[in-house]
Amino acid sequence: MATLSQVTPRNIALIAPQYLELCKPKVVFVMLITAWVGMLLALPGIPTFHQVGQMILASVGISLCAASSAVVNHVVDKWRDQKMQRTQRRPVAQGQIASKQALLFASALLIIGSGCLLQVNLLCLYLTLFATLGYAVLYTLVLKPITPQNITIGGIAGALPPLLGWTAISPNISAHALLLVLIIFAWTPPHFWALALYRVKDYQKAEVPMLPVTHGQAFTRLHILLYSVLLVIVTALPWLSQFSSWLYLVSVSYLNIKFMSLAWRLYKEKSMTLAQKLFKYSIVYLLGLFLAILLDRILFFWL
Ligand code: HEM
Ligand SMILES: CC(C)=CCC/C(C)=C/CC/C(C)=C/COP(=O)(O)OP(=O)(O)O
Repeated sequence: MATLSQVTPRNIALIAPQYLELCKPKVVFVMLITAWVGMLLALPGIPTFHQVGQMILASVGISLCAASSAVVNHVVDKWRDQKMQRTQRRPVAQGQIASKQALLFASALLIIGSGCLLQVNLLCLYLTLFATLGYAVLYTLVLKPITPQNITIGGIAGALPPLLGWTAISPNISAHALLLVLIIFAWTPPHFWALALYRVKDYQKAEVPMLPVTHGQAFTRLHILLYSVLLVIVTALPWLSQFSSWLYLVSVSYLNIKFMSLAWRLYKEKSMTLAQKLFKYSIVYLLGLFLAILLDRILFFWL
C-alpha cells in the first residue's frame, strides 16, 4: 500500500501511464467512436443543449465502464500475460501494479462510469453494465480459457457500443442500431483470428485455446474467410434496408473489396505478413465503415 508521503506529483507522473495502459485506451477510443456514431444516428436532427449534455455524459460513462472491464482483464489474465511475448510487459503481469490496486482502480472507474450513465437513462446503463460484465467475466474469466469460440460469443460485448450510444439518445432497442452491432459482431472473428494466427506461439505457451491452437492454421484461415463473407453480407443490410444510400454502398464496397482480397490471399498464401496486414486493416476498415455510414446519413437524410 502506498503511504501518503509517496503520493507526490513525480510518483503520480510515473504511475499514471501504467494505469492508463490498463484501460486499453486505443481499443476503448475506437469503441467510443462507434458509440458516437450510434448517438449521432439516433438524433432526429441538430442536437439540443440537453442532448449534447447526454452525449457527453454517455461518452464518459461508456468509456469508464469499458476501461474498468479492460483493467479486470489485466488482473484475470496476469499469469497468461506473463507467458505471452506480446503481453508480458503489461503493468500487472510485471508486478508494477498489484492486482488489488488494479481492482480498486477498476471499481472506481465502474462506479463513476455507472454514475454518469445513471444520469443518462436506465436502459443505457443496464446495457453498458451487461457489456462490461460480458468482457470482464463472460469472455475473460469464463470463455477465454475453455473454448475457441470465446471471441465469437464474447464478441457480443465488444459489438454493443453503437447500441449503447443509440440508447443514450433514444432509449429503445432500434433495429438499425442492432444492424451496427451485427456488423461489429461479424467483424470481430477476422479481426482477432488474424492476430491469433501470427501470435499462435504466445497462445500455445499460455495454453489459451484460441482457434489456431486448437484447430490449426488452415482451419483458422478458412474461418477468417467465411466470416469475411458474412461481414460483406451483413454490411449490405444498411443499404438494403434503405437506412443508408449510395454513398455508404460505394464506400463499404471499396472497403469490402480490400477486406475480401486480404482474407482470400491469406487463405491461399498462408503468410504471417498477410495475417498482420489483415489485423491492421480490420481497424482501418471498421473506422472507415462507421465514418461512411455517418457521412451518408448526414448528407442524404439530415441536409
Ligand atoms: C472479443 C472481441 C475482441 C477481441 C478478442 C479483440 C482482440 C484484440 C487483441 C488481442 C488486440 C491486441 C493487439 C496487440 O496488443 O497488438 C486488439 C487490438 C485492437 N482492437 Fe480488438 N478485439 C476485440 C474487439 C474489438 C472491438 C469491438 C474493437 C473496436 C470497436 C477493437 C478494436 C481494437 C483496436 C483499435 C486495437 C489496436 C489497439 C492497439 O494498437 O493498441 N477490438 N484486439
Ligand atoms: C462497456 C463496453 C463497451 C465494454 C467492452 C469492453 C472492452 C474493452 C472490450 C475489448 C475487447 C478486447 C480488446 C478483447 C481482447 O481481449 P484479450 O484478453 O483476448 O486480449 P489481450 O490478450 O490483448 O488482453
